[in-house]
Amino acid sequence: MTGLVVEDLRHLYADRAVIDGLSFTVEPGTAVALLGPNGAGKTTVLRCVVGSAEPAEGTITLNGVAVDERDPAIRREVATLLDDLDFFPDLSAAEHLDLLARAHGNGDPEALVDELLVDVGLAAAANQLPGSLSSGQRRRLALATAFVRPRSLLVLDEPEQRLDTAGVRWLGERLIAEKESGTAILFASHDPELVEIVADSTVTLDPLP
Ligand SMILES: Nc1ncnc2c1ncn2[C@@H]1O[C@H](COP(=O)(O)OP(=O)(O)OP(=O)(O)O)[C@@H](O)[C@H]1O
Repeated sequence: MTGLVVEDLRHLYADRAVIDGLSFTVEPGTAVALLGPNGAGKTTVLRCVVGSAEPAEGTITLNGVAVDERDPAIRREVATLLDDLDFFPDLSAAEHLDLLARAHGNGDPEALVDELLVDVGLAAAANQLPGSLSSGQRRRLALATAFVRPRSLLVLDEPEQRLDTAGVRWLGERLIAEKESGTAILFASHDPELVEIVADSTVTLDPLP
């Protein structure tokens, strides 16, 4: 089976179940939005999917292979943005993206970074250090770091955070383009408009008692 397959996921914090019996799939070229109120378990599911949290039960596979963040083959397939990023204080926006593009073996890092900076609306701020960017600009840079990686699965936690209206519109267009290039997308969101534009289906979580 291609894409992401989550089957019978159960996750506990201490001995309290926050996710129980959750199953869904994200096929290549489609997007699934995780919905639900604060504390429903969306971030927990995303952490299990990227392999940074260990489920108590269930299986998670990407293109038929069990996900494990320590597995370089899986890490090459998954681009993720779950938390705010810590940036190097003395590397500019462009230098951050350049570093990542080279680390991931991109054949033409300069062209990729130039294109991405324009795409995320940071061309004019390309040479600014992270500390001098606005919080929305830092968020755009963080999103750009996910788009500089090779990926067949994109996992994003509330990617709309701190973006202005134009930024959310850009994000929607960008995610649609990602789907068109065959990427599977799993994202948690509290923005109904973004969900409406991008998601092919939704999975709604309810907090467990
Ligand atoms: N490290 C942790 N230790 C103990 N409990 C945790 C931990 N992380 C999350 N929880 C609990 O697990 C539940 C699910 O949290 P989670 O962050 O997955 O929810 P969420 O749906 O992403 O919420 P939000 O919309 O606020 O981001 C909550 O009750 C939360 O308090």
